[in-house]
Amino acid sequence: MLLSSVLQDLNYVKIKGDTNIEINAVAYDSREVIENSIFVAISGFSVDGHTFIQKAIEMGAIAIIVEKDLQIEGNITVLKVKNTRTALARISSNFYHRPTEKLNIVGITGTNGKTSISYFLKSIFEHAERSVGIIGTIGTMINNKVKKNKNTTPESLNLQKIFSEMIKAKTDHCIMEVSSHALNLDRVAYSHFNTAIFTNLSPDHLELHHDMEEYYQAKAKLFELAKKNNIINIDDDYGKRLAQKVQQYDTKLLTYGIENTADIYASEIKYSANGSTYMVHTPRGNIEVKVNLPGVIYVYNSLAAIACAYSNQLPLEVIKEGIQKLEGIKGRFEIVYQKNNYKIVIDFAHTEDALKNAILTLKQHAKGRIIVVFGVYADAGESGTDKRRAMGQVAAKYADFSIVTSDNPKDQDPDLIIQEIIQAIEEESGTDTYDAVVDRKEAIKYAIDISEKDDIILIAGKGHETTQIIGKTEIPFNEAKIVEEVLRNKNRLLEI
Ligand SMILES: CC(=O)N[C@H]1[C@@H](OP(=O)(O)OP(=O)(O)OC[C@H]2O[C@@H](n3ccc(=O)[nH]c3=O)[C@H](O)[C@@H]2O)O[C@H](CO)[C@@H](O)[C@@H]1O[C@H](C)C(=O)N[C@@H](C)C(=O)N[C@H](CCC(=O)O)C(=O)O
Repeated sequence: MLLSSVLQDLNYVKIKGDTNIEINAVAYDSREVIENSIFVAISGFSVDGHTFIQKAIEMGAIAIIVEKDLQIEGNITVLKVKNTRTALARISSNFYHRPTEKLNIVGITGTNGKTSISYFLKSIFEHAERSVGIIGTIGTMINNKVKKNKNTTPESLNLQKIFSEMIKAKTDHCIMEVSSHALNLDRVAYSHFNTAIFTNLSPDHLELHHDMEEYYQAKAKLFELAKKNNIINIDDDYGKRLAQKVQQYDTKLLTYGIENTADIYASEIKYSANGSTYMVHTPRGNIEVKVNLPGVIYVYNSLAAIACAYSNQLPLEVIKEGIQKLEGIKGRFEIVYQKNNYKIVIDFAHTEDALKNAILTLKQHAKGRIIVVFGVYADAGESGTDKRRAMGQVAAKYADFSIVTSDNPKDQDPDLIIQEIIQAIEEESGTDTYDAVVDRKEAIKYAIDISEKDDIILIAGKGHETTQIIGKTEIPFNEAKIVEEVLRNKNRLLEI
């Protein structure tokens, strides 16, 4: 492809050299540069990509994009731009022939619920015989095959490549989780979203956004990118605020909720341990819906999917059947063992709000204690003290017993994380409502050891994840398999 075509619509400050040259690849990592590449130098969080320019040239880069004033020798085309991450998004989209214009892309943002909405939507669209791809915490799913990604919302270059692979695989709809990091770092810039969905906002990732206001402003950016529909939960305070803002846009606004008057809303909700039924009201009529995941959260998440399918003109009957067809989601309220009232449940709940909801949902139908096994993950650059306290308080307030353990401690001290959680539990409910077991596998084992008839064990935080990150090492960690292994050695449970 000609460099001039790759640079189409790119705003640059300065240019040196020829643009009439053939380009084979784009890279933002010098280690991935091949012959005749463009190398985009990114001023990163830990290192400065501009320091790898020489390396990139040695590897075969013939064009360099920078955001700093640098002297680059040789027959190299150099463009200076204001922001190389934004430029990377423009260049990547051009390089892959603007794939998002050929896909129906739904972007989902908010603290909780993004993954389950993706699955509800996939089920509905597939029931309507559409071909669906997913990008999110599970990785990328094309034709039902999953590949892991480094980030929930990949860097623009990786993202545009995925979009182009979806087109090759004849995918019509791409449902993607859009993280606030991605929005702030322009990973989704120049992507053409037809629909944007907002779920809710509660404290998370405050290491990058500093406070809730910044976090909200990051999420709100997605709604400037949507071309057709904006779908917003107006039972959430930030959602209410966003809906007011979005009303002024040219796109169609569709609100959903249970408590407030919304365009799409649920009534007559009947909760059970295995799921809920409710009446969904839409401007095109009402229909009864059955959701095979328990608790109010999945009523909200299914409503978001219904609103999106509705705005994509799907008939209510198809929507109803699509929702009902989804039997479960890996790592979301996943019952990995059940005998009478005794249950072991794995859930991705890793924020204070999600943990509270998960415990309360289980409590509604519990006959015994709720034992929660959880930790707090270390986010990039986060000290995380507030989050640890909040998670400890929630567990102390709502669970009957907590086993505090490690999540993904990464480079942080697992003992210190646990100490901070424990301190909050002690302040809230005293010293006899928890135990601490640093090793997560041992913690799960311990929970099963101390559990009794009618108890429910909630293993929270990692959900579908299959690894645990300790230090720089990512070790295989499959909670469903661990539970199975522990149970195999415990005949006692057969009596429960
Ligand atoms: C803190 C953060 O957001 N970091 C992201 C950032 O990395 P960075 O800026 O720190 O990169 P860096 O290591 O400083 O390197 C700077 C540049 O030099 C380049 N480099 C580096 C070394 C070398 O030898 N040669 C070279 O060219 C790097 O490729 C990069 O372009 O840019 C990278 C490329 O886009 C991201 O992969 C990386 O995400 C890291 C892995 C991360 O953990 N991000 C988290 C915080 C994140 O984004 N999370 C969200 C939300 C998660 C959720 O809620 O589910 C997500 O969407 O995943």
